[in-house]
Amino acid sequence: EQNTQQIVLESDHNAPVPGMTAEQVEQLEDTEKFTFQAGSSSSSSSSSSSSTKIDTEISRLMSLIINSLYKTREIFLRELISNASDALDKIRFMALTDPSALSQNSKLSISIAADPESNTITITDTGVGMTREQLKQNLGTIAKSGTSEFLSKVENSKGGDDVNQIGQFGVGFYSVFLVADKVTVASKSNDDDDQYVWSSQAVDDFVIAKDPRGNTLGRGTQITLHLKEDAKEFLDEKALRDLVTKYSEFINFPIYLWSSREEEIIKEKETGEDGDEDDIVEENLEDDEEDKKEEDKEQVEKVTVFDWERINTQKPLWMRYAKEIEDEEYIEFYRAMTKEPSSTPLSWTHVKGEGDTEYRSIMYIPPKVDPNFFQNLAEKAHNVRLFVKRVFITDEFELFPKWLSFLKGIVDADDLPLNVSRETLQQHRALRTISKHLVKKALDMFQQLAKDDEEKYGQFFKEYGSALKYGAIESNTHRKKIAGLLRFSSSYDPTSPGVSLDSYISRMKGSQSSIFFLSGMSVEEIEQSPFLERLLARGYEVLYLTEPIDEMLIQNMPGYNGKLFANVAKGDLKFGDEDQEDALDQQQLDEEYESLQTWLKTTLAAEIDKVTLSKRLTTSPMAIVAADYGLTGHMERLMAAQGQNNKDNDMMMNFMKMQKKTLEINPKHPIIKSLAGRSIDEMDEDTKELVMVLYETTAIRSGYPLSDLNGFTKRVETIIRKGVGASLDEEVEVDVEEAPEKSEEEKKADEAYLKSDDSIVEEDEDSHLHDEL
Ligand SMILES: Nc1ncnc2c1ncn2[C@@H]1O[C@H](COP(=O)(O)OP(=O)(O)OP(=O)(O)O)[C@@H](O)[C@H]1O
Repeated sequence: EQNTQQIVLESDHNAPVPGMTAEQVEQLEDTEKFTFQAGSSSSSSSSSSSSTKIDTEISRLMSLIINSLYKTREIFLRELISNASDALDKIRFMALTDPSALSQNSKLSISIAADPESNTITITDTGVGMTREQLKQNLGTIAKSGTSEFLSKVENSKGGDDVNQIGQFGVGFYSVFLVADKVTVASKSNDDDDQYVWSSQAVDDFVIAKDPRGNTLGRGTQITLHLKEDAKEFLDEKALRDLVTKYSEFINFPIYLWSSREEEIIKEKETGEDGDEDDIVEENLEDDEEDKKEEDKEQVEKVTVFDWERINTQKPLWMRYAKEIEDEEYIEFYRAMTKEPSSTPLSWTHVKGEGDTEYRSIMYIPPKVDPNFFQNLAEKAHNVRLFVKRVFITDEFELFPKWLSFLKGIVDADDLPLNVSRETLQQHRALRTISKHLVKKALDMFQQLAKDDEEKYGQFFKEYGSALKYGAIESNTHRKKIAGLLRFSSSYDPTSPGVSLDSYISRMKGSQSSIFFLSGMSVEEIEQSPFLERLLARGYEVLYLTEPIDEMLIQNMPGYNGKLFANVAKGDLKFGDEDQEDALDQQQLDEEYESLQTWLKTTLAAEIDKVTLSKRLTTSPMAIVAADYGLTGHMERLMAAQGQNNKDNDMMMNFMKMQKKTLEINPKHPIIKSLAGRSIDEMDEDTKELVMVLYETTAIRSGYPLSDLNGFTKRVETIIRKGVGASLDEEVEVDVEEAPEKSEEEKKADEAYLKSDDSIVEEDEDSHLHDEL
């Protein structure tokens, strides 16, 4: 029985333009009917007269959405608000260079109204709107790749709520069918004289017609959702307000909700005609409510007042003081920005740049590295959104060097010109200054994370370690700082890949001048290496480098904090504590082993050019060491695996391969001692064979691929024959039965099959093409 009265807050923001009623949609004239299409090419829509079949994946997507019982159906609102906000960003950006773009309506906002009577929710924006053709394209063409990805995600989730992530796949609009069985979109673009209506019930097709109501929007888009029977809960004003609040927090345009509130009004005593609106004086009773109630109790009447209520009043998060922002708000902002509602960034930094160039920025470390990060380095990342004085400009620009392009976030700059093209902007001096500053800030953030939370830093390094190494290779300016952030496996604690170069240096032994390292495919493999024997026995720490990029890293970063890196599989190994006495001992040993060394050098001349007494070995008889400019076994395998077919690389690789290796022998090993004890005459063919096999097993252990695998197998077999007393030249008696011919029946059956149609394997040209693409 209450009076209902509409109060209009702002003259240009009137009561909601009613959404299209179901009857109005029914009565649309001159409608053209289309089926939903896959892909994004501009000519993919077709009229209903064509027999194009709807793509099965799109049918699956639609039926999944229509029949969805997901409890997160509410996300349709997030998707629509996000689309509206994008459309507003677009028109605002256009208006920077062409102010007349706003002539139809200068107010940029989103308004949402529920109407329980017609069972609809209407979302209106004053964004760019869509022409007739755009309605057909944008809402009728469903991203094929996004659809497949989304479907596999949802269908594999086994009851999970992955429909929530729909916005990541470029098919967000279709979430309207989670709650509506009929949707109409009226839209007016500056580029089309007329306002058009798109309408669909999500079964395969949609219609488009000129809006019979004329141009009611001026500019923008109005989406009317005719709610499903079981989705009426969204009409509830409080529930809707909560939802709009939830999804509008990080939207940079005002969002209004058509809301009711109770208000008390007082009728003047002398009032004669009841209900005449002119006689109703609205007053706010907050201040002197008590007195008035006392005075005139019977004169107070409650009415329900409708008006637009602004829901999001917050400043953009990045404009607020970092101190006043809760972690939860940063995380929610990340989720809204990335459209990944359930992921939590590893860390973030909120920067306010002052001085020459004023800007603000929030940068996040995403929880996981994009699996294609390294493959896609050549492509532009769309990870950073650029604003100029709160106006969204673009996310197609490069703020960071490639190795940091995994960071996601926003930059809002004050000193950039608003009205230049995106390309010119990229070159702008202020943007370069911001970029430099932010790279430093990002490195600070990593350092801080390493200091505050070792475990989280470990997680970070696991995801982004290779990117940082890439940074250390590429950036002369930041190499030192990045090097400090690197973590390696090491003999200090082989189970944890968390050794920093600083901590290595802090554990270095007296007079040790090099940082020892050894590379290999895995920690387990490296641990087996003969090169480690003496170093570890003497208590030196060795870094274990297991990533392909590590070799390149060391080549570009010869040292750290005054200590050089030393590959323990290469060249002449120095511990740093060698003195005169050692040298004398060495000389004596050299004399003792001289003739063995000469003999070995001649016998293995094809493989090595030097034989020395080892300082690396304790328990192995020998090891193969690469020359300083040669390739270690690990490196040789890596390069072979990468298939170096580039000519220049080949020359380089051949040069490096041609660097002969050094054979180091262990003078304390019984085999070597026994060999050294023999006279040259005793070195017969048998001994040569044994030494050859010893050399080959050494090559394997030193990480080199065998050049003559057949020869090696034969030599081993000979040795075994000798060992077990079998004849050296007796051959294996071969006694095998030949396979039988086909029977007559089998032949006939085959012929019959070949003649039948089943045998024709049809080539699907389209799918072929698709594969190639
Ligand atoms: N309110 C709107 N105003 C203008 N254009 C819109 C509006 N809503 C949707 N569109 C157009 O329709 C397209 C399809 O929207 P949809 O939500 O399915 O995908 P998207 O916005 O491209 O990607 P995502 O789902 O990741 O947000 C948009 O790219 C946009 O061009």
